[in-house]
Amino acid sequence: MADENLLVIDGLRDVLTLKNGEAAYPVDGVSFTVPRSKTVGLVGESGCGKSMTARTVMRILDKGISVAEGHITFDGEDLLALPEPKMRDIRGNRIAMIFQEPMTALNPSISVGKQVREAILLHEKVSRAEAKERVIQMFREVGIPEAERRYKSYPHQLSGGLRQRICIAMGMICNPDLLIADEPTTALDVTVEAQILELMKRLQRESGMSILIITHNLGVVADICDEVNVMYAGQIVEHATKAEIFNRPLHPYTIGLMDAIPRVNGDMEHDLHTIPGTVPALGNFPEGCRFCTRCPFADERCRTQAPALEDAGDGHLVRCFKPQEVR
Ligand SMILES: Nc1ncnc2c1ncn2[C@@H]1O[C@H](COP(=O)(O)OP(=O)(O)OP(=O)(O)O)[C@@H](O)[C@H]1O
Repeated sequence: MADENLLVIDGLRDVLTLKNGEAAYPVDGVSFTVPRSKTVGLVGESGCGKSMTARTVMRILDKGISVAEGHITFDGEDLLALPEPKMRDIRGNRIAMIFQEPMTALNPSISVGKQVREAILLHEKVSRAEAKERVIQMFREVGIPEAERRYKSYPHQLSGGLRQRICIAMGMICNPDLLIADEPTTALDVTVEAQILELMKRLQRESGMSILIITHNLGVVADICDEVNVMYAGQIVEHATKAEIFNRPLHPYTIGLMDAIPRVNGDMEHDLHTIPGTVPALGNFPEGCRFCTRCPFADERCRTQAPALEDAGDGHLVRCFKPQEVR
């Protein structure tokens, strides 16, 4: 029987060299799984290592960054050991990635239809006419009005919402097993965001794909995720099902992120709490718990010893000496 997990990330550690010559680990011992046909969230503020984790799965790390330790298994295959030509087959074909700002993912000088058509021609032996037909069909499926006319449009002629739909069409055109969506709705207004999330859910229902969604927005998590991993300063600090995370958040960082959700019926200005301080810079992580400098509950032990990620019951994992029970 096939493994229930499509993607398994195990003890992943990425290394780069800082200007002062010291090694730093923006992704530092990260483990989590993405089950088949499920949506998993990777959540945290900017700079926690979420994007780098995703780029490691795609094997598109910037020059100077490499994998120091760990394994990534995709559908039973050791991704990090695959020769680059095999990885190229998987990228875009079995694993697709969509990005926060679609403008940077699209080529400004080629019509959007042709760009998506190229994604088919790269992986499949079909005629151009047939590929074009499929692109137009996919444009319709992702809700692009006047799909035939839009085929000839250039990225700058489209709204942000339409551009993101083009990117989703490009991601979906080869029917991937795993879609990695890195802040796919951050640049969009809330109405368009809701439409895009609805679209991803529908495509998942129809195709059975798994989704790994990266976001700093717990509203997005509430909408779309089955499971959640909260990341802070290169490490997973909490993991649970969506229901568990929202009903029983344990890590003070997760609780802080929840307090930062604006209340729909409240006064935005007053209800928008934020966690004091910022994510520590690479190479500047505090000793002990990495969150201790911002944590209202930190004591001497938190400042000197590093907590491990431990099971608080039923697979709800938390990296904290003083997990909180908030009601
Ligand atoms: N090419 C690079 N060279 C050096 N440091 C980098 C590079 N790319 C990212 N970093 C650093 O690695 C850390 C993790 O970055 P990453 O982009 O993965 O965070 P993130 O949580 O995904 O944030 P964002 O949502 O802004 O993308 C940050 O401290 C960042 O400054």
